Amino acid sequence: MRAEIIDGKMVAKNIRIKLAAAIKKLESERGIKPGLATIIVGSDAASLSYVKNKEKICLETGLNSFSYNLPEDTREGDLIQLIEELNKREDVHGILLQLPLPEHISADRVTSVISPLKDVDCLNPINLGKLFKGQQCLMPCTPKGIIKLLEEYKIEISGKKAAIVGRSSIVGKPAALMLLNKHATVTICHSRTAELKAELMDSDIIISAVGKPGLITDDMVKVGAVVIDAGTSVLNGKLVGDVDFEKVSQKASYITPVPGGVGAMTTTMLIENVLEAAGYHE
Ligand SMILES: NC(=O)C1=CN([C@@H]2O[C@H](COP(=O)(O)OP(=O)(O)OC[C@H]3O[C@@H](n4cnc5c(N)ncnc54)[C@H](OP(=O)(O)O)[C@@H]3O)[C@@H](O)[C@H]2O)C=CC1
Ligand SMILES: Nc1nc(=O)c2c([nH]1)NC[C@@H]1CN(c3ccc(C(=O)N[C@@H](CCC(=O)O)C(=O)O)cc3)C=[N+]21
Repeated sequence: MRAEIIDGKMVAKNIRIKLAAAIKKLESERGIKPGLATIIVGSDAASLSYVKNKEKICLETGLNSFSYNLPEDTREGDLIQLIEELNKREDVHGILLQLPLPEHISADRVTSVISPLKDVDCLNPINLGKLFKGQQCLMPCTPKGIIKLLEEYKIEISGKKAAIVGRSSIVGKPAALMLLNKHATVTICHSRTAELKAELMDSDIIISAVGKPGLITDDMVKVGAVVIDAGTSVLNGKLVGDVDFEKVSQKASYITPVPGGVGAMTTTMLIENVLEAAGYHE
């Protein structure tokens, strides 16, 4: 079997055409120009790749973008103070704090400070609680993008067995919840999973969000499975995922490439969430 390649770049581009029109409308009818503030602390390679794409897309869709690149040794109190200032600013509708943070900063303490109304990546525990309960809230960008890709390619979720590799609060756990809410039977795997291969071999849908190139090989994937690669590592200056794309694409029914798959959707979902936070409804 040769997998169909899920073209995240194309799907995202089509969504952005609609978003750009909506942003124009919000500005002309209500005088609101949606603004996004992004904070990076330190120089995580995957975070920098996110920023590069995000800047391009803010410009393309007409969003105001404010970037804060703070040094690795930033004090937790100073980061909290910046977030509190952004919470108050009327020209900032969305706040994205990029993870991971340096070890001396508590992600739990800092993410709790982000106003739930501006929390465009669903990091605040109030929004995570709503997500847990299946209530309306700003959905985390990466899993939201993954679900949109599955829907766009008419891939059935209900009743399917899904395995998620990785249990972070921004990708693995919320992706598992969102698939569960769509009636998949979900397994969450992580670094202490005893038999990763056995779990994956049994799955119709595999989502990998680990950040280890080559982790998912073709012997771990059942023929006809749908393979979604959310991993983003930088290897010899190139962006790569977790999946051995060449080999796995000979067994899967659908597969996402890196770049051009999940990452391309994440940035576009971010814009969609900022628009929602700025008060736009379809
Ligand atoms: N494409 C996109 O838009 C996005 C991509 N990313 C990328 O996704 C990757 C993961 O990031 P993030 O979600 O923040 O997760 P984290 O980096 O916080 O955690 C990684 C997860 O992978 C698990 N893990 C580590 N090694 C193994 C292994 N050998 N087998 C199985 N599981 C393992 C860890 O398990 P344990 O919990 O036991 O430690 C942990 O749950 C990174 O490459 C990141 O850059 C992130 C966000 C968006
Ligand atoms: N709170 C938080 N939320 C995140 O979603 C988050 C984060 N922190 N920290 C860093 C990781 C990494 N990440 C990427 C998103 C898009 C691309 C992306 O757009 N990639 C393009 C290619 C870009 C290029 O070529 O450089 C693609 O895959 O096609 C990459 C990486 C989000 N992350």
